[in-house]
Amino acid sequence: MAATAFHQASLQSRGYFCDSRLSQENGNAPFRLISKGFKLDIAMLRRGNYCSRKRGFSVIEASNSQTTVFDQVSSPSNGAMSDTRKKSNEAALILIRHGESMWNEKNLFTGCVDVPLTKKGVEEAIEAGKRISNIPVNVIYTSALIRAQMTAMLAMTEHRRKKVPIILHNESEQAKAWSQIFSEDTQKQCIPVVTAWQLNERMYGELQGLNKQETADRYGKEQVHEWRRSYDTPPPNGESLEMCAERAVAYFTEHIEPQLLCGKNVMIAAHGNSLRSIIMYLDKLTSQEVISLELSTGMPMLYIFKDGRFIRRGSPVAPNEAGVYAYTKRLAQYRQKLDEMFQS
Ligand SMILES: O=C(O)[C@H](O)COP(=O)(O)O
Repeated sequence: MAATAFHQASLQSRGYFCDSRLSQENGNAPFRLISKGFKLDIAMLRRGNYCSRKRGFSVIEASNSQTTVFDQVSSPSNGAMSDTRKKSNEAALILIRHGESMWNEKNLFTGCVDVPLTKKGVEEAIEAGKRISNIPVNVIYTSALIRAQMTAMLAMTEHRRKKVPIILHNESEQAKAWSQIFSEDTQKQCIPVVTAWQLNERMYGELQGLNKQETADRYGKEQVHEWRRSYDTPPPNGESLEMCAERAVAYFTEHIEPQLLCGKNVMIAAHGNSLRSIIMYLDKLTSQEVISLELSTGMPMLYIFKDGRFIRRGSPVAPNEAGVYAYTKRLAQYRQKLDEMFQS
């Protein structure tokens, strides 16, 4: 009990409970935290991050082709907006867990099985898009799985800037060549979408396709809870959260953080456990705290990256929620620009 109170206080001090206010208003919590006891530190990840961040810079400098694509595709056509970006070392980071999938609906362990969204999942993705429709997005990262990709694309149909998300196909030279865009103006109205298997859901091993309730009845609630939420116990022949973090957080630090450092606003559409591992890294959660971190489907979560730090802003309730824009001048300016451009 004492440990529970301690973790709740520590989580509260990090701003988690602003989300439970949102959950009351929306009947759906973006983050649900129930404290439990567990042990591990993420110093290794932080050390990894430090090296990766340095590597990330050189990736950006050396890998000219990728940077060029981003720059070409994401340069805002409006000069005033790009001026704002140049002056600021701040960037927005939006995380979205995919909307409800057809196996979420059936309560089946899904993991890396590539299952599409339900109608409710489609609606959740569209609702998520409305909530972030005034927040700048320059680059989108999704997993390689269709439920995350559908979520990203559907969310972007609601964005007021009306740029077109375009999936980059870098799997072969031919795929790259065959998906080239030959108009600079058109490129400027596009947002690159990078798909990465490293952001996939944790591989659930021999639980994939099994019903969660039936599995708990068979192996016991506690065993199944340990497989689902412990940091370092893998499900049979599957990945633990720790193993999932090794690839998801490494991808984040090597590929996504350098974009944020360059002032690019990033949206990531991924999965319950790949995002839990990334949030563990962003919020410096301990292995005990992450056990209690639950993410709702289709709920966007906003972070501001500033001076090398991630500041958690919770989940935007609606496009016009004052709190989100009150926090940074840059977000307010972007929204004002959209108001001027589209007069709506
Ligand atoms: O892969 C799955 O089954 C879920 O989307 C995430 O499952 P979990 O909440 O059991 O980890």
